[in-house]
Amino acid sequence: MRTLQVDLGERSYPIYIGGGLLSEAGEYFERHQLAKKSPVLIVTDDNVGPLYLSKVETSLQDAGYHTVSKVVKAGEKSKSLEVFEEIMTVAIQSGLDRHSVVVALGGGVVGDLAGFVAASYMRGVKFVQMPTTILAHDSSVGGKVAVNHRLAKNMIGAFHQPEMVLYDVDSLQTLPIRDVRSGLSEMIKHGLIWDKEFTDWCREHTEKLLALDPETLGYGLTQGCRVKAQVVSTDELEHGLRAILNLGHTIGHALEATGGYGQFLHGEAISIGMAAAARIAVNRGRDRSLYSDTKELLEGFGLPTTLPVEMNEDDIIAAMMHDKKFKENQIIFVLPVVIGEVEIVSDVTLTDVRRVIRELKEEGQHV
Ligand SMILES: NC(=O)c1ccc[n+]([C@@H]2O[C@H](COP(=O)([O-])OP(=O)(O)OC[C@H]3O[C@@H](n4cnc5c(N)ncnc54)[C@H](O)[C@@H]3O)[C@@H](O)[C@H]2O)c1
Ligand SMILES: O=C(O)C(=O)C[C@@H](O)[C@H](O)[C@H](O)COP(=O)(O)O
Ligand SMILES: [Zn+2]
Repeated sequence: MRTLQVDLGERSYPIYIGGGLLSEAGEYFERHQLAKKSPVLIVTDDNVGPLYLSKVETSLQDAGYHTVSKVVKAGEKSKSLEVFEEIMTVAIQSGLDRHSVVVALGGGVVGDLAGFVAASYMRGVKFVQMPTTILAHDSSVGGKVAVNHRLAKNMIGAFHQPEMVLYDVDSLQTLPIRDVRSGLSEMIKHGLIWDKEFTDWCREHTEKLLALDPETLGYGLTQGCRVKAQVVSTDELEHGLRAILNLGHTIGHALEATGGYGQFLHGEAISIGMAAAARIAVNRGRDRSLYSDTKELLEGFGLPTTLPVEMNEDDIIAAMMHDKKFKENQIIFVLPVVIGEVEIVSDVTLTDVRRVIRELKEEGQHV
């Protein structure tokens, strides 16, 4: 078992990473002195629920906790105000009080959704993250919680840090391969923004990571969480440095919204966005290898790096202009400088973006 710490003064919390942790949920709740008299609400989805909900319920109940659960439909479309309201209804009807804990058992969708419930219910109750996807090594750390609006991703949300992250890596063995690849996209991002050595390690361990080799995966997730924890501990509310975690997200989020939150998985959209960012950097004068190396790395993991030709350029631009990263008529972009280092710029023009959209569509036709 590995433990990392997110250092945020009185809001600091540990990330526990290891096997079998879901069955020990009750002990971890006791260790963190979470209240026993108030109901615990476990939010999960209809893929994760049948696999892992009873494990968590049994462990918490054995430790003397009273649990209620809400199972939402799996997928990004559940990150909506409608589903948020449904969970609120369960919380109120089940008598959750100010000492209650909301548990997110699942991937980033459940984490962001349940986290936003925890941030808002009675103006904020305690929250525990139990991530079950590779991608959630990113989403479960850092306290960004949100639901989507039809027009833009993560538009309605808050910063609400969990009490702890209980990451049972055994649960990852049941992930579908498309979600494995999607999650590894954010792991690669953590290398690309912060650590060339880790990026090289990811490239060298491509096969083992895709095969979910427990040792390799455990190390990769720990390194990814370490980068995330360091960045968040330096800049919790994204006044500066934290924006580097948005590499690939300026275009990526626009692709998710344009695709109706169903065409691309988050990690797939971010993969295309990271390839686009590298291409823009090269178009602005950086070494050509920055783009070719990034593209090769992502494609090695079976991730997309080109755009479907039928995607409408104007729709992508319109979605980008609704994003949080568009302000005062400027688009905020995270661009690579070299592998392992990025810069935050605000002088990428719409012409630059239109050019890269056309280039990535063109590349797609050559595959
Ligand atoms: N808050 C943040 O800092 C942050 C960071 C990155 C991503 N995100 C958000 O995370 C979301 C994507 O997260 P995700 O990729 O985990 O998506 P997800 O939660 O939809 O999970 C992916 C799929 O895997 C299934 N699943 C989950 N765990 C499983 C398991 N152990 N076995 C079998 N199936 C399992 C789910 O039911 C779902 O179908 C996006 O909404 C994104 O915006 C948030
Ligand atoms: O934690 C962060 O900060 C991130 O940017 C991590 C991203 O991977 C994640 O997708 C996040 O939800 C994006 O946040 P947003 O503020 O751009 O919506
Ligand atoms: Zn992301």
